[in-house]
Amino acid sequence: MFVSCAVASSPGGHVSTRFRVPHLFPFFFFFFFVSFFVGVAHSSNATRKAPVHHQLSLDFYSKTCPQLDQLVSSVTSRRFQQIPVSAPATIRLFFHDCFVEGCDASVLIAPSSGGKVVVERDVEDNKNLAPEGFETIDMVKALVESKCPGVVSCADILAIAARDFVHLAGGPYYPVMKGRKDSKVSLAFKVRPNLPRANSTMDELLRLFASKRLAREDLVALSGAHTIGYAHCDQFVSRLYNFKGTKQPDPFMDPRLLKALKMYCPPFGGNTDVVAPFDVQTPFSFDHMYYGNLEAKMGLLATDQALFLDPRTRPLVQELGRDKAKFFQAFSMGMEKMGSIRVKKGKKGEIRKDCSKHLS
Ligand code: HEM
Ligand SMILES: [Ca+2]
Ligand SMILES: [Ca+2]
Repeated sequence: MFVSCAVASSPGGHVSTRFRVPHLFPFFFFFFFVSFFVGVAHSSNATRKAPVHHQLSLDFYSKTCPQLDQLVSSVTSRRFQQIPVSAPATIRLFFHDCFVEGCDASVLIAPSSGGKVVVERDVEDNKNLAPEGFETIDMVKALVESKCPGVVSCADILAIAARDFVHLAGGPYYPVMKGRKDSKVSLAFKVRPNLPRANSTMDELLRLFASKRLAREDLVALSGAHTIGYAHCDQFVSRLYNFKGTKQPDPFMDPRLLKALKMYCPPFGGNTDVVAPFDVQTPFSFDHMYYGNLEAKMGLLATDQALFLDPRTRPLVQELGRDKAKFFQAFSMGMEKMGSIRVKKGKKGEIRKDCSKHLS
C-alpha cells in the first residue's frame, strides 16, 4: 500500500490521462505511521428509514436482460484492474447525476459541438468530473446494447457500475434496484443549486441533502465515498494560506498535512492539474479510514473536516470511524436512497442507445 499524489496532464479535457501515472508523494509516507485515536463511545439513536420503492425493483430486467449484472461487472472489473481511478470517477458521476434532476443519466449528455444547448457537463462544478467515469459507462453500454439492445437505461448502468466499483475497491456489495429511465433533457442551470461545493457550510449541506430526502446520517455515510479519490488544489488551497479571510491556515488541519499540501499547492500560479488524495492513509481502499482522518484533523476539504467539527454530525463520524461494518451498512443504505431520487418512468424518460446523446 502506498500513498500518492497524482499529477494530471490535461485540464478540463475529456481525453485527459489524469491519474493514470500516479507520482509518489513522499511526504504522505509519514502518515503511514500515524495511529488514530477513535473517539469515546457514543451510540447514535437516530433512526433511518429504509427507502420505500414504489417504482424500482431488483428483478426489473430478469426477462429482458437477465445477465445484466454480469455484463456490467465484466467491464468494471477489467477497468478497475487497468485504470483504478475509474472507481472514484464513476462513484462521483453517480452522485452528480442523482443530485441533479434525479438518477436519470442527465449528467452523461455530451456538450454539443455547436454549443446551442448548455448541458450539465458545461457547468464548472462538472468540468472536473474525471473522464474515466464517462468512458467506463460508454464501454458498459456498448456491451449491454450488443446483448440486450434497446432495453437497459444508462441511469441503471451507472447505478450498477458505481456499486461494482465500491465493491472492487474493498467496500460493501449491495443489491441495486433497477427500472430508471434516462432523461430527455440535460440543463446547465439545474446544476449549481443542486450540488454541494468544497466551501459549503454544514447548514447548506444539511439543507441540500434534506431536499433530496437524505438524512444527516446519509450525509455522513455518503461523504465516506471520499475514502478513495482525489481533489484538485483549488478545492482546498484557501485552507492552506487564507482560511476564511484570516490570512492564516485553517487551524483544524494537522500541521504535517498542511506542510505536505503546501509543497504541492502554492497560493498562486501553481499547476492547476495537481491533485491530492482525500484519504492520505488508504487512498485506494474503500474503508472507514476517512472518518479516522477527520478525527485526526486530516480532512482534505473544509466540508469533510466540518463533519467532525459540527456537533450535529460528530457523533456519527465517531461511530462510523469505530465500526467498519456500520459504515458499510450506512453507506449501502445511503446509496440506495440516493439511487432512488426522482426516478423517471414511462414516457417521462427514454432508453438511450448512446449514453452521451438523447434519442432524438
Ligand atoms: C457532502 C458534500 C460533498 C462535497 C462538498 C464534495 C466535493 C467534492 C470535491 C470538491 C471533489 C474534488 C473534485 C476535483 O477537484 O476533481 C470531490 C471528489 C469526489 N467526490 Fe465528493 N463531495 C461531496 C459528497 C460526495 C458524495 C455524496 C459522493 C458519493 C457518494 C462523493 C464522491 C466523490 C468521489 C469518489 C470523489 C473523487 C473523484 C475522483 O477522484 O475522480 N462526494 N467531491
Ligand atoms: Ca440527473
Ligand atoms: Ca480509504
